[in-house]
Amino acid sequence: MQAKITVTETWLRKHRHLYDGATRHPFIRSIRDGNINISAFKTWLGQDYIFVRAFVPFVASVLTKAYKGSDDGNGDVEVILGGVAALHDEISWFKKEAFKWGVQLSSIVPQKANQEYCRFLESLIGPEVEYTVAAVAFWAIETIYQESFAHCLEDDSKTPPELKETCQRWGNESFGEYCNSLRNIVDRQLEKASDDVITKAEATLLRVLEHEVDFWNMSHGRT
Ligand SMILES: Cc1ncc(CO)c(N)n1
Repeated sequence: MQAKITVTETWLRKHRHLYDGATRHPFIRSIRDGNINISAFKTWLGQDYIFVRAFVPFVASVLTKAYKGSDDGNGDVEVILGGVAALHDEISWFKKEAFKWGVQLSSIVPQKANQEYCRFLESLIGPEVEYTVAAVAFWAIETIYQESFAHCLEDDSKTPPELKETCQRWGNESFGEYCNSLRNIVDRQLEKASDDVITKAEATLLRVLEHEVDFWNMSHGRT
């Protein structure tokens, strides 16, 4: 039997070019090829720490919406709670990593692309934003990092050993399974969503992809 094509599958096919632009960005390629500029990596590290701090209240809002809005028994809350727990660990990791690279987190000023991305996250927190729309953003944000960093760990990659741990953080298999769970949540929601919500959710996915590309550009020193 042919499996049914999901909404996310349709979107990823339709927006493949933009999606690949986010997951195969020159910044990621430079890690994978082993010619990353370490100052670009440090820029990314400091800016991403700020992003992750802003990501926490957004994820908490998705958790709240899952509790209020999804059918019981699908386990959405548990999956998202796992994401919150991972973020707690991630923040400690950023602090440790920043110390290792001599990056002073307290003095980092968010750059324009980061500010805009954080503002976008804030715009998705309010109760007027549907669970489905917010969940699509959440799934996309996590999955882009998963795919990007997993790419740096493939057998033929030349990722510098000192960056392997960073790539492992998002590129590991269990983070991949978590992203798949998010995708299932999203597809289940989209299956029963109105056309209006589906349209909004697709537009939100495109905005996430654009923000991710801008974020990599910023880290790469191309803004
Ligand atoms: C910019 C950005 N996108 C996605 C993630 C994944 O959590 C992250 N840490 N930073």
